[in-house]
Amino acid sequence: PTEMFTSKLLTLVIVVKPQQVLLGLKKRGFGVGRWNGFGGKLQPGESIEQAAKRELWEESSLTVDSLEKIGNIRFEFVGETEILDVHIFRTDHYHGEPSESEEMRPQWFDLDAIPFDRMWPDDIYWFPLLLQKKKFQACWLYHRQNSSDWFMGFKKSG
Ligand SMILES: Nc1nc(SCCc2ccccc2)c2[nH]cnc2n1
Repeated sequence: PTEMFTSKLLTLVIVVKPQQVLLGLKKRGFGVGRWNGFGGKLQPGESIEQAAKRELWEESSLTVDSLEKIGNIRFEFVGETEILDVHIFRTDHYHGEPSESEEMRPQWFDLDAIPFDRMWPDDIYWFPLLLQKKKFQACWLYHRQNSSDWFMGFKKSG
């Protein structure tokens, strides 16, 4: 029954240039060792967008004027009672130069060289939609299988 489940809001910001996307190598914590956008949890009293901007700044030292809300992923791990509700934003306008933080090592990737094999495995299903500025929703059920998580689920675009 769903009342057994709690949900945790997370943010994720993907910074895009005409031919490249900015990803960070997660150096510790949740998703360590994977390339990802910048994000994390909300602090009390913060809106989702404020949290997204704060996390982007803390992890990459970039600031943005505006973020475009483009997607939502909900995922859970088999056997765990917390649903992770990731609000995904895209931005094409930012200020500053990306710099390494304790959390993340930022790097620009050409759009035809996105390191999907070193990212969350479901990203390959929705990154193309993000790059085409299409909105999407997805739900994933992850199975912790030692190092290689495997997952099932579905994505809805539009
Ligand atoms: N790209 C991506 N990210 C996440 S969690 C993102 C939220 C987060 C949490 C902590 C630090 C940074 C970012 C995913 N979960 C399932 N597929 C996924 N794909």
